[in-house]
Amino acid sequence: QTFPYMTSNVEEVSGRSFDYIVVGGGTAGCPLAATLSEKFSVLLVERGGSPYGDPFILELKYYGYPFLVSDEYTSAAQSFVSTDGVPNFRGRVLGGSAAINGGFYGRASKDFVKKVGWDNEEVRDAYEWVESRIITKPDHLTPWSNATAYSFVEAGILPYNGFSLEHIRGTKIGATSFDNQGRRHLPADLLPAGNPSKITVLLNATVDKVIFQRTGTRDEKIARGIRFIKSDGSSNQTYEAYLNQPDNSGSWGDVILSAGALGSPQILLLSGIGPQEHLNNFEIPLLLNLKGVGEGMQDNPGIAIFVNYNPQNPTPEHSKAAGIADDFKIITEAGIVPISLNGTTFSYFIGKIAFPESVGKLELNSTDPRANPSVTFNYLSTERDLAECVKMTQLLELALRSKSIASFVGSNEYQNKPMPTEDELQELCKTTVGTFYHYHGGCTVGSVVDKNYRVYGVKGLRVIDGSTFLESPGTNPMATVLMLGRYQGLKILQERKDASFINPRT
Ligand SMILES: Cc1cc2nc3c(=O)[nH]c(=O)nc-3n(C[C@H](O)[C@H](O)[C@H](O)COP(=O)(O)OP(=O)(O)OC[C@H]3O[C@@H](n4cnc5c(N)ncnc54)[C@H](O)[C@@H]3O)c2cc1C
Repeated sequence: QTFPYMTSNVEEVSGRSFDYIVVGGGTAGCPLAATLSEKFSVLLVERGGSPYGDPFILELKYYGYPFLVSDEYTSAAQSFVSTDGVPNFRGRVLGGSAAINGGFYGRASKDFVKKVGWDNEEVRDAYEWVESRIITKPDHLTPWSNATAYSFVEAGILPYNGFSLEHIRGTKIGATSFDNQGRRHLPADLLPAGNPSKITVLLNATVDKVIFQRTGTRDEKIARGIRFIKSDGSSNQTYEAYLNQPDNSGSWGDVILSAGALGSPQILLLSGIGPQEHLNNFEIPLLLNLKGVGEGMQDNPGIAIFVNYNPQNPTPEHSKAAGIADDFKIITEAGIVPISLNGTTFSYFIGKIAFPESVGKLELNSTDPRANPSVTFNYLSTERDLAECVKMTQLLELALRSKSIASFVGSNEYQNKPMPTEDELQELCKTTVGTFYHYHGGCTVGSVVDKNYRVYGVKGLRVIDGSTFLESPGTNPMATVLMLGRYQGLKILQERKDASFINPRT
């Protein structure tokens, strides 16, 4: 399979035009660019570098290592701390957050698909397109995955469903982006599935704004291209790339933001699209007063419970088992991660509240597109979220006291410990709440983009990624973000085809 042309030389792309420009070579951006390339030329701009050749990204045995070497400006895992004080990460590499994540893959429920208004069969086809290329069914369970799966069953998360791609009640084994040889498959591995000769991948370039043309008596604002800088911050020089003139149907392509839940709202704000007052504070000229930009930011609160240091098999392990409990409102998983580069690891349980009420917002910290924006999630700020957290922590504490974990740890240490009281669990929730890394929102459907993912009030600009979600789909969102890139890519191709049928200008 041929891979598209990749370059980090901004001069090579500067001044050129493409049918579509996708900003962000991440989980949604890669399948989207691949799909659009079936018919059109595509520029895919990624602020990070190439993942290929990097063992920390590609090899399961180094799972978790990118977090040990993270910083704000250069590493593949970019660290950020929300104003709540919770440390977090986002991907900054071709492949996006799916290049550094836990690899757990599970589809969204039929209810989710219905609620969002997508077509069931097309969704299934798009999932399958992704799965047949980069997703694996685990062919064995390690002692740790076995122990955790059965500990969830012992905690009452029933039935035991074995392997499943679906989001179903009970305990299941999920699919994964790591293959059975321990190699991670990336969203970027999907790029050859389109027409690679029509894709140009520009790496190490950070987009700082969308370029607009204002036309006509109605002052239409139409996206015509992007402006970008070198990601290494070595100069202030800016470069531009543009959308091609209309095809023979008279329709233009789009600039599509797939820069993730932090990146996409940040680029809109830097482009002058967002709440007017906030933009005034940074002296950003207003293009459109769109209040929803940066609103609806959510992170699923995560509580982690330590199991043991240097477990039996101390190599890092992503979660293979998931418990889907309390009428889908609680998800439990488990893993083994390194705590230092010398190979010390620890095992843990982690739970997520699937539908938190608490909601926050994203604002700019500065006009530097390389800097993290300011994000607030307001974890556990409602009584219901706190009550859910207590229930979830109770489940994790039960799993910790299971026979399966006793035999994995080799002692009854936890089984002999009394269960914490509700007050103690509440305190634990308040003092240790962290992230499950499934943050989303900032450009949600209905407030920033319409159901075709077009940004309200302007033309030629869409957002397609996790920033558009009102809730985190399935057990874990990666599957649905990948699917969304394919699904919406096909929709755009179809729209273009319909337009040329209605208005042929040959
Ligand atoms: C540590 C961690 C573990 C996780 N574990 C799992 C898991 O096991 N299973 C699961 O389903 N989900 C998991 N997730 C969540 C999942 O990975 C994300 O929800 C999903 O990858 C988000 O996809 P996205 O396309 O919205 O954004 P991303 O994949 O983050 O893509 C955004 C891309 O845009 C680029 N970008 C941003 N700004 C700019 C700019 N200005 N110019 C150019 N490029 C830009 C970024 O570098 C990035 O490559 C995890 C997430 C993290 C962080």
